[in-house]
Parts: sequence; structure tokens; C-alpha cells
Amino acid sequence: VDLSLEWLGMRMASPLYNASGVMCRTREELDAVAGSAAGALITKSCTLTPREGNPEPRYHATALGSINSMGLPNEGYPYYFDYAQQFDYRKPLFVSVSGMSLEDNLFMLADLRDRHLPCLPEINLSCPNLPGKPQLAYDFAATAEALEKISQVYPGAFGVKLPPYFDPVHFAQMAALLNRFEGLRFVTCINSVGNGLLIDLASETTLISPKGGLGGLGGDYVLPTALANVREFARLMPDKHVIGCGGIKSGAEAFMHILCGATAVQIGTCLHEEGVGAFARIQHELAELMAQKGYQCLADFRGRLKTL
Ligand SMILES: O=C(O)c1[nH]c(=O)[nH]c(=O)c1I
Repeated sequence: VDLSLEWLGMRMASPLYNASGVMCRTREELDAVAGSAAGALITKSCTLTPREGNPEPRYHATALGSINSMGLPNEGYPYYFDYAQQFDYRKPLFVSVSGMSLEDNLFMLADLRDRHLPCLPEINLSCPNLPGKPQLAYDFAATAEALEKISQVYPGAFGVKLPPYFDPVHFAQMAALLNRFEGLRFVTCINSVGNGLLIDLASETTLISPKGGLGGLGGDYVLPTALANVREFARLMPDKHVIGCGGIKSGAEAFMHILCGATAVQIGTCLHEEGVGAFARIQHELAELMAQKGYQCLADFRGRLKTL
């Protein structure tokens, strides 16, 4: 069974890598992912200047997944761009960019452009945890304006991290918008399902502190929504790649995301809870499943979901 893939001029030995935000804030964490069975790695979303993030507790895992309101804690963009400068590129590296404003995003992307590095930016349009700031990608006009300006500043291939959508009209509107930008070569679906609320029954208290306990959901909670977003955007944007993210904890969910059309897949909550050993385990399970089904490679089943 062959798990390798090539896309946008990059070769990956495995379709699995980390979701931005998990196991990627420090160079030690990034090196751990780089040294694991992961096929690629991506950095924590970065801002112009370092950020502490939201008050703790700001992450909590349950039997069904996770809730987080980290608040974009990161070391500031030079830290990650410097990491990308010294990286050996034995596997692809992506840098996640999530400026506090369009100007910040343009400033960081111009810096990245001028470094002429092999890494690709994944522009985060969907952080749900900045108090008072809505997720940009739920404002279609603002998203169009941002992508216009980004395309003017950044000539290379880039991708965007999208929030989940829940309505076919929105899938169609967003796909039509994104299809206008040739430099936009991939979308990562989905970011956490924003502003959920989990409660500790015994203490009758929220599980996390920020925003009265509201946070982005990951894990089993979001698999159906993630699969729907991957399938819809893969169908509506046949010339772009869709990276699947959301609810992957075994070979089965990785297989489902690829069946829906994902080129590669990102692991968030499961990686946070299990550690980098999750990559080898999930990869083995995926290979087993493919062998059982008689598939030799990912292209044998990618995007081949059947409907009734
Ligand atoms: O709270 C965060 O740092 C965070 N958390 C998420 O679940 N998604 C994001 O894009 C971000 I920037």
C-alpha cells in the first residue's frame, strides 16, 4: 500500500500532519512533529507581535473531543519565519498566518514573500476565540476584500483555513468567491466549530474560562461537519486542493476525509491528547483499511464517496 502523495510541487510520504495550533507553538514541538511519521508540519498561527493568549483554563478535552479558547498565543511571526528559514524541508512545512488585522496579514505576507522560502502560507480566516472579533470568513465581503489585497501582495501559492459552514448557500457563495483567486491553491476545512459550551456537571461550571466558557470544538463532536465541508468544497472547487481537518482519530476518519476529496489531512485534538505517536498509529490503520478494501494508493479512492 502506497500512502505517498505529491501536490503543489511537494512530496509527502504520508497524508497526515498536524492541525495548526496543536504541537506547533515552539520549535521543540515543531521538531517533534518533523521527527515523527507526520508527512508534513504546520506552525501555530502567528501575529505581528508575540501574544500570551486568553486566561486559563482555555483548553479542555472530554471523551468526545475538545473545547479551546486559546486566544492566539504565539511567539510572533519572526519566530516562525526564522524556523522556516533554517528548516531542512525533508518534509513540507506550512506557516499559518493569522494577523489581528488585514494590514498585519499583508505586512507578514510581504516579509514571507521576500524570504523566498519553500514553505506555503495557510492564511487563517477563522479564529473563533478573539473576544470581540468575528471570524473573518463568515463575512463574505470582507473576505473578498482581504483576498484581493493578499493576492496583490503575495504572488506565490497560498491556502486559507476556513471555519465550518452549515448551509449549501454558504458553501456555494464561498466557493464562488475563492474560485476567483488563482493563487489560492488550497483550503483547509475545517477550523474548530466556534463558540460551543461545555459544562462540568458536578461543579455546575464551564470547563474553560474565556468568553464565559465559549470555545471552538474539535474531535468527535465535529467529524460530520468536517466531512460535509470537505466534500462540498472539493466538489465546488475542483481545481483547488482541500485539506481535511476535524475529527480524525484513526485510519477510518482519515479514510473518510480522503473519500470526500481531501488531498491530505490534519490531526488536532487527537494529536494534542495522544502525542506524535498518533501519526504512525493512524497511518498504519489507514494502510490496513486500504489493503482490506483492495486500494493500492490514495488516488484509488480519493473523492470517490458514493451517494444513495
Ligand atoms: O484560540 C486559538 O488560538 C485558536 N483556536 C482554534 O480553535 N482555531 C484557531 O484558528 C485559533 I488562532
